[in-house]
Amino acid sequence: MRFERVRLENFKCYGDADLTLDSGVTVIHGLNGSGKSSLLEACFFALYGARALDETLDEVVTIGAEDATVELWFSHGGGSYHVERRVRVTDDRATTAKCVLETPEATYEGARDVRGHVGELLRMDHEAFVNCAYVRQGEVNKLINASPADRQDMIDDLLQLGKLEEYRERASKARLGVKHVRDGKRELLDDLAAQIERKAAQGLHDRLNALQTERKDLEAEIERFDENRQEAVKTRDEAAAVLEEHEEKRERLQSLETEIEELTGTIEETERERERLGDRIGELKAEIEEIEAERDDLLAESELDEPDEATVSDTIADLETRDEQLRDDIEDHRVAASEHTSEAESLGESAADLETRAKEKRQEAEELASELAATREKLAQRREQIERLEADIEAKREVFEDAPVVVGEASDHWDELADELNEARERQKELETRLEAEQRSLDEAEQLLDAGKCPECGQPVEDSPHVESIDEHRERIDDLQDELVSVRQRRERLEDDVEDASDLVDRENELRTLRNDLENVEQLVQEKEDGLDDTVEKIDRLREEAEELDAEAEAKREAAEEAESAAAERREAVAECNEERAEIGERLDRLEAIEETFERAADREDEIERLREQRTTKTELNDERRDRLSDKRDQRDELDAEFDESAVEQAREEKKRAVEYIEKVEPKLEELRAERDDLLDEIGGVKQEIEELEELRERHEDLEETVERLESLYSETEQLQEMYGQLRAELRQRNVESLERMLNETFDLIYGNDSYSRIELDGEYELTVYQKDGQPLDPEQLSGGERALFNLSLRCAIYQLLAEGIEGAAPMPPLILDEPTVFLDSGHVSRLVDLIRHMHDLGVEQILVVSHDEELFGAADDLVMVSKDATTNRSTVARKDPDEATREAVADAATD
Ligand SMILES: Nc1ncnc2c1ncn2[C@@H]1O[C@H](COP(=O)(O)OP(=O)(O)OP(=O)(O)O)[C@@H](O)[C@H]1O
Ligand SMILES: [Zn+2]
Repeated sequence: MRFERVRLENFKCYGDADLTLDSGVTVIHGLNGSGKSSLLEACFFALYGARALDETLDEVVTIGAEDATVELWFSHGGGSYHVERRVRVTDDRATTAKCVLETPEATYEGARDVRGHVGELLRMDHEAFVNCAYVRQGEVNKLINASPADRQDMIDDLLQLGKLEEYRERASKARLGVKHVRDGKRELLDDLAAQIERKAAQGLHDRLNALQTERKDLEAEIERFDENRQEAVKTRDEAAAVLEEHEEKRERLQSLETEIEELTGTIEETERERERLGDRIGELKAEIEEIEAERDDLLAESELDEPDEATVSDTIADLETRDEQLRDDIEDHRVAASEHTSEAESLGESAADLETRAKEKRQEAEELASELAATREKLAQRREQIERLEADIEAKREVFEDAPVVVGEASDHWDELADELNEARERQKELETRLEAEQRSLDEAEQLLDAGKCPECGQPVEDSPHVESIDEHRERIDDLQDELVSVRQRRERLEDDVEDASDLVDRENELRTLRNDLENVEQLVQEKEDGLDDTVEKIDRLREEAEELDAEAEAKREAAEEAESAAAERREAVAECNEERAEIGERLDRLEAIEETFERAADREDEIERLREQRTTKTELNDERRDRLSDKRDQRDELDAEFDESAVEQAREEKKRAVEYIEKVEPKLEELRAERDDLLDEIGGVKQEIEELEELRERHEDLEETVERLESLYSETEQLQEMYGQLRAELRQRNVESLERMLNETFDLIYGNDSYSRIELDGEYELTVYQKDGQPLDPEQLSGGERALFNLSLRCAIYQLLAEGIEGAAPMPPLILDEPTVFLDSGHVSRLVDLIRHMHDLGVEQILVVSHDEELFGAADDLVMVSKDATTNRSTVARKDPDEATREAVADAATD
């Protein structure tokens, strides 16, 4: 078996790691805590699960992660295998989320199935695996430190010797079981023998013989009595038959007498009936004569050519057809009459309707005519109003004839004048102000001049160059006064004009109102006049329509009268028909009466016929009865002659005797038969007992055979038990010898005969080391390093033995050593290297060694470096060339 690849995800200190492994020696190297052991544990975990690690499931999951996965690919016996386990932590609880083992034959799922199958495949459970193949860190000395008994168990288990002990125990149990069954059967056998003896002592066959003889005698006696009885029965029955025959004859005679009497009576009765029938026929003939007389009377009343039945019924049929015809005619006339009547009614109604409508039209025309008159009057009034308004307007217009403006411009005219007036007023005010100022300046100038100063600059006047300014002032004042006068005049004129213009504006407004009014009235008049023609036309039309409607009504009335007279005609026709029907009815009644007389006569003829037949039948019947009567009388006479009283008397005697004998013999027979039944019961009982005895003997024989078989089985199981014991002792002895030899070879190889001569291993796996001087030494007394090497030797020897001891496919797992050098100095480390190479040479396919010691590089075919990132705390694996690593290590050592 070989691990080929391991892949980890969140397993302990690993984030993601994937490592392929080859055959040969692989050294896994790294610093303390880098994750070396964890890598091996992962492989172990993959195979056996967390239980094998002495850890709980959650401890394998990287702290802080939710799930961990381990996958291991391995080859075994030529096949490829893959196992995958996934652990999930939820709510602080870890569970196995997936556990699958794929083998070339099948896929197993679930932790239990996978563990079981791996155990079967490797032929070892996880304990055996650590005892043999996997030397865990710190467990180097496990085997030596164990007590001999524990060691014996471990090694026996590994070599499967434990199984033999198990089989021996099973054989012992089976032997005890067989013994228990055998003893039980023996007891049963003794019991049966005793029963057989008791039964045999009873002389059953002699008893049976005696009983059979007794039975035969009894049977003979029963037979004799039975024959006698049968004879008596026969005699009795014969006599009884004679008596019975006699009795029958007597009864027959009696019944013949009765029959003769009855027949005679019946014949007489039938004769009387025949007479009654004859009477009835006479009565019926008389009735027929009466009916024919009645018919002759009726025929005389009816005017028929031929008075026979066929003519009568033909005539009836004709009359009925006619009647039918009349009924249909009446119906037709009635329908027509009622149709005419309703037509007349509806015509009358529509005439009335038309008259009403004519009246309504006429009335409407009258109303419209009076309305028209009123409207004409109103129009005349309006025209007068128009004339008045036109006169008013003319009057107002005349005002404008002398006015400076035409109608429609008064308002604008007033605005212009008002503006001019304002202007004039302002100009006047301005002139007045300027005049006042000029006057004041003149006054000042005059005062200055008076004071001898220049009126302009106030300087003293020498020559008066400025005096002329006074004149200028005066001139200006004059001008201003002139202008002021003309302005005042203009203003006054304008004030008058404005007043006139205002009047004109008022007139103009009045004129506009009047014109509006005029327009309205004219429009009204126009409208009214327009309507007038329409109204006149309408009145004419209404009157015409009324006349038309009246004419139409007249026509309807005439039509109604016609319909009424048609209806009357139809009603008359109905009356005629009814009359004829009444007549026909009378005739029919008569004819039917005649017809009935034919029927009645025929009925009576029929009855006469029937009665005559009855009479004939009765005559025949009586003839036949008379024949029978004479037969019976003959029979009676014959029977009378046959009677023999003496024979009857003898039969009575014989019967009496036979009956008496039978009465006596039957109880006797009964008694004998009961006796015989008892005897048969007794015989049956004895036979039963004999059968039981036979059966007991058979059972006894069978049981004897069973007991014999059990005896031999018992001795077989005893032998088996012994054989397993011996086998185990022998095998162990052989194993111990081989183991001792291999241990010595291995130990020799790595310890090289320095101070110890050999190791002894006894049957109980007790180990003793002998020194060169022959002194024995307990292995525990060895030094730490020696002990480690000694133990590794023992492990290797066991591994070797196991490998040799198992035939066929080598299930041997890789030899795994975790830190085997802990207790070793460098000299011993090189011995360890030798041991590893030795194991490899012996054919161990794959050896995995975990070590932080670089000295082991020399033994490696492959080197795997494990390191841990200081910041992420995650481990990684990497392969490295072992030779290069060795050179580096040597170089490092040189620099130190
Ligand atoms: N569940 C876990 N999550 C994270 N880290 C873990 C977990 N379990 C263990 N570790 C860490 O894994 C590291 C590796 O331990 P391991 O025993 O594999 O180291 P080693 O290389 O064999 O060391 P040494 O040489 O001391 O034997 C340890 O530092 C440990 O703290
Ligand atoms: Zn370790």
